[in-house]
Amino acid sequence: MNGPIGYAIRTESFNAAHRLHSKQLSDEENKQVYGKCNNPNYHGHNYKWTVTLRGPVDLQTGMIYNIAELKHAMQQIMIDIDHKNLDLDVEYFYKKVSTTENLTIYLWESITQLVPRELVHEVKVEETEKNSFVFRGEYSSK
Ligand SMILES: Nc1nc2c(c(=O)[nH]1)N=C([C@H](O)[C@H](O)COP(=O)(O)OP(=O)(O)OP(=O)(O)O)CN2
Ligand SMILES: [Zn+2]
Repeated sequence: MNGPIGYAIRTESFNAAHRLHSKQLSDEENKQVYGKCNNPNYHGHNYKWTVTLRGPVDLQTGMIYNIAELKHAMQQIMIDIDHKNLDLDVEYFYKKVSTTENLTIYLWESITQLVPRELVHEVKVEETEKNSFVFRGEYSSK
């Protein structure tokens, strides 16, 4: 039977330090590419992240997914990153540059392990008031 498809959206906040620095580039190239964000002594952000679930609104419960469970999942993920240095404390970033693009993918990979994958529509991270990044689980074939 056809039924309504809805979106459930939850936002959480955390803060973390990082430095944009690629091990595949020389120090000079890193300075050129990342500018002030390559500062060896790191810098910090108050990040906001939003998970959007998309799915059928269950006829019995009236919910797509209990947002309290989404909240718990997001809080569990934040234990590893809140008040942390992403580059030093989070193993995922030992090999990946801690751009917000990569952070968004990290959060996507984390949330899809805790919430049914088929419901996760989008992860958005706001690094500053002006800069935000979105990942929807899409991969190019190249
Ligand atoms: N594609 C990306 N570009 C940049 C990223 C990133 O994650 N992905 N990150 C940075 C820096 O880490 C930093 O977060 C940017 O800070 P800043 O330029 O200060 O941020 P704003 O534009 O919001 O601040 P202004 O007020 O305009 O100075 C850089 N690039
Ligand atoms: Zn930054």
